Amino acid sequence: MDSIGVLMPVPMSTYLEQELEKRFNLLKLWTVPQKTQFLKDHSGSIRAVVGNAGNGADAELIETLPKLEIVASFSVGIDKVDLNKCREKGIRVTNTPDVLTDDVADLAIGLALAVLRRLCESDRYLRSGQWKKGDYKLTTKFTGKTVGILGLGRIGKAVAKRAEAFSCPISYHSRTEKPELKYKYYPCVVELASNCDILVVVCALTDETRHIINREVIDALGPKGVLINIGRGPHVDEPEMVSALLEGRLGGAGLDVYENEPEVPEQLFELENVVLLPHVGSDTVQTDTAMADLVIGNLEAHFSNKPLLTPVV
Ligand SMILES: O=CC(=O)O
Repeated sequence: MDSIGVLMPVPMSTYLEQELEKRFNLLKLWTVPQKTQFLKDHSGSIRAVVGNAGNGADAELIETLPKLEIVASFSVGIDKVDLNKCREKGIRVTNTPDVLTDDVADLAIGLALAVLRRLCESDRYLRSGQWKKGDYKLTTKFTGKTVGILGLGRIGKAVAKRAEAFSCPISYHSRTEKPELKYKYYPCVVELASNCDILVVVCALTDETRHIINREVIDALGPKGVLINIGRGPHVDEPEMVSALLEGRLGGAGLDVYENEPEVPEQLFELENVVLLPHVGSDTVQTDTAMADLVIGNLEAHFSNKPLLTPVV
């Protein structure tokens, strides 16, 4: 398979790069200065694109690559892949579900704890020597808080399971009710937000879920409510969230994703009730390896005419 051109637009995993290089002709787009010319020069040999959560395969890239057969995303979310264009051209698409579920769900709980118990802020308090002048102030209990989950897929269910261990009543909103689950279903997001202390956003980003967290939902969550976003930045109307936090209309936020990554609204930097992570939901050594193995497994299956391991299209 070493003559098959595999295009990687941005760096994402050293292990994945090494393993791809052992099997394919890996073309690292970020290393070349003349990207458009490079793509033209290699358009006859590129049969696969390996993208990620930030850089997938848009219509323009797909049109540039006439021999493209598969987009294997190093991510579970495939909102940066033009799925319609792929369907139209018969291009297969795969992602990396399941292997990252635990890490992302762990991080949701970590963010909720970090916001309510002010873990980052109290760490800064100690490091700056302020403990010597007095104890850190009281924070807010997490155990028993009502957790509302927006999107009860694989990761949403894993968040629910973890929150249950903290005796948190669970409620959710998703496109359809899941009667087999004992959690309370709200057919409307505003109702879910009105009835929970912590709202975790974990659904897929689609045209329907873009800005699903708008001013009405934020106000329903209210000055004691905490928003946790481990889904995608564009789920949230970011300027509305920033104003609500600055004006005290929202109690706090734990964010791993942003509307224009890596740009993050700087007004949030000064807020002690906000914890900001640089989109690291699945970034552990173990999950990086598992995701890379899945990308490679999908590419090998495709180029050996075997069934894909985790097909999306
Ligand atoms: O954001 C990360 C992913 O979609 O895997």
